[in-house]
Amino acid sequence: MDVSAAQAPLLIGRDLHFAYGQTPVLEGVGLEVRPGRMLCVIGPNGGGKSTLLGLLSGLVRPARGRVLLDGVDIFGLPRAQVARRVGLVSQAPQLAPGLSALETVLAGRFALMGGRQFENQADLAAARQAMALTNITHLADRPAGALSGGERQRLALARALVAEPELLFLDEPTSALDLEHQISIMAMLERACRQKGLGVCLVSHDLNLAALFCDQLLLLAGGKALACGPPHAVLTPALIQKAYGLAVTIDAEPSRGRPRVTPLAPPLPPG
Ligand SMILES: Nc1ncnc2c1ncn2[C@@H]1O[C@H](COP(=O)(O)OP(=O)(O)OP(=O)(O)O)[C@@H](O)[C@H]1O
Repeated sequence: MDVSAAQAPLLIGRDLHFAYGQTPVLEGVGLEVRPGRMLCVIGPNGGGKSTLLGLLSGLVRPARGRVLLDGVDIFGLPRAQVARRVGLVSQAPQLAPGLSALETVLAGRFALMGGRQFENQADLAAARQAMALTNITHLADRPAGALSGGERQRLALARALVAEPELLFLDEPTSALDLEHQISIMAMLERACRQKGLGVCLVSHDLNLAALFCDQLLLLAGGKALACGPPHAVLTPALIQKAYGLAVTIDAEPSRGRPRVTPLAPPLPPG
């Protein structure tokens, strides 16, 4: 099943404002996440990306503006219902160090277990599938506390996937991953979008990875959306200069023809 881009948005963030104390962090940001599509929020450090994910996932209430899940204000919905439909993998996911990787993933099934105390065969099969998708099957019996950074990142993703969310927020999901896993995890998310209609909204500093896999990019800087649209419309030298104060060249990468950003380094120092 290919899920059409014409489908109604699953989530709408409208005119979102937020401040920590007196310091504004988001000023009038809007976006839409559609089923079957991937949106990536990019932008410089401190631009408000993680804060935005907090608002969109219903964890933090905006000072102004609204977050609508299927047209309904997310802050008016029962928390359990939001948790059932919306997954969030934060930058530093909390993992109980003593639980094995398999137990950690199974814990992600909790909301689907409907009061059952113990997992059944379907839960176990779902956990094993999520572990296969994130390439952590071989780590099933290892304690979460004994995993590497990249292994923990994939474990947190497996725990989110096993809950079968409709919408998944991911804060820098590939930051600890090696090159092969960056591609395989993004490709896996892309397949989940296209085949199951999952809506994905992620944050990334990897502009090229975002361009390669995401349908839409939102460029956030200083709490404001500088641009939102398909990769070729957002990744322009002028917009990148404006957001990052950095000169870049942009060409087409060879596999999909998506924009590829190359930062221009200053001249070599003498000596
Ligand atoms: N709990 C907090 N209290 C006060 N200020 C905060 C808090 N969390 C974040 N900030 C500030 O809000 C601004 C936006 O932070 P946020 O983490 O949303 O940015 P970001 O774009 O995700 O950054 P990065 O790319 O560095 O992860 C930053 O200036 C940050 O210092």
